[in-house]
Amino acid sequence: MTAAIQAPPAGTATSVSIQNVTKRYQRSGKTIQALAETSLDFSPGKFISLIGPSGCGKSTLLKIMAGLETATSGRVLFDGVPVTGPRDGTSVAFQKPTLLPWRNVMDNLLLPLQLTGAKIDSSVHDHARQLLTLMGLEDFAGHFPRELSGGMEQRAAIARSLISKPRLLLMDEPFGALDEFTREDLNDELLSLWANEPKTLIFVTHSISEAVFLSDQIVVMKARPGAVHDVIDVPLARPRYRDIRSSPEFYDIIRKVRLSLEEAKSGRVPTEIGRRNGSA
Ligand SMILES: Nc1ncnc2c1ncn2[C@@H]1O[C@H](COP(=O)(O)OP(=O)(O)OP(=O)(O)O)[C@@H](O)[C@H]1O
Repeated sequence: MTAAIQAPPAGTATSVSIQNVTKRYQRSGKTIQALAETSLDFSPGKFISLIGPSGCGKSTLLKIMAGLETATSGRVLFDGVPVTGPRDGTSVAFQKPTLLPWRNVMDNLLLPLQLTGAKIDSSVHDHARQLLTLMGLEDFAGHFPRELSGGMEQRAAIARSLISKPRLLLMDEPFGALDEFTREDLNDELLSLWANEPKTLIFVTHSISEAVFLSDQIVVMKARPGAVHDVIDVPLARPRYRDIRSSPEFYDIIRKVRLSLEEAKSGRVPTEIGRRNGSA
């Protein structure tokens, strides 16, 4: 699969406002400042990547947005409403696919709806089949997780995260464990899925090229304590096709992000190249 589709209509996607959020963990009598005061605004329908060194608080920020962790101070608003726990309309996908081994692919897909007691009618089955087709899994609905490759399992898990038609999708290194080729395939497929239904997507990655290929904006974070170092725009046109990865514009942005990450590591302030703008 090579084609990526236009950005989705922003109409029904979620806006995200992170306001002065901090997070401290206590472990063995010690305090770990995972996040210093962090403020970010993401417009509905954007594709945002979070990138930064290990321990800079990317997962922590994602979990706070997902309502799976509480902030020590500050707050997160979705469409102006404070997040106080997991919310309808928000889905999360992690690095490990976590499919249930005793359920086939279709039944794994339907699980989130079954857990909420939603009615599973023929339109839901149609949607599930459409997601499987978009992920190249149309022939595997009846297969069990043990019969799938790692990439196929991750595709199924991503399809599952979309079954409830989320308006906000939070993804924590979903392709981190996959080989480069599978990862590029899944990057294309993820862009197609993102474009298919309006949604805001916040994506944690360690890969600069993945972040540049996918995103409208890249949040560069720094560690000890975790904080936003810079927000970099990715003004590459959409739809994005694979050959964009070898264009001079692509390399320019890769360079910007790399420089910004080096600055973040060394504690320098963002330069003109890594321009700060603080909002998406
Ligand atoms: N439940 C927890 N209890 C105590 N400390 C934690 C907990 N979760 C995270 N931390 C600490 O908070 C800091 C930020 O961790 P977090 O996992 O958010 O970083 P990250 O940027 O996602 O890292 P990585 O890129 O390695 O996944 C780290 O120092 C980590 O050890």
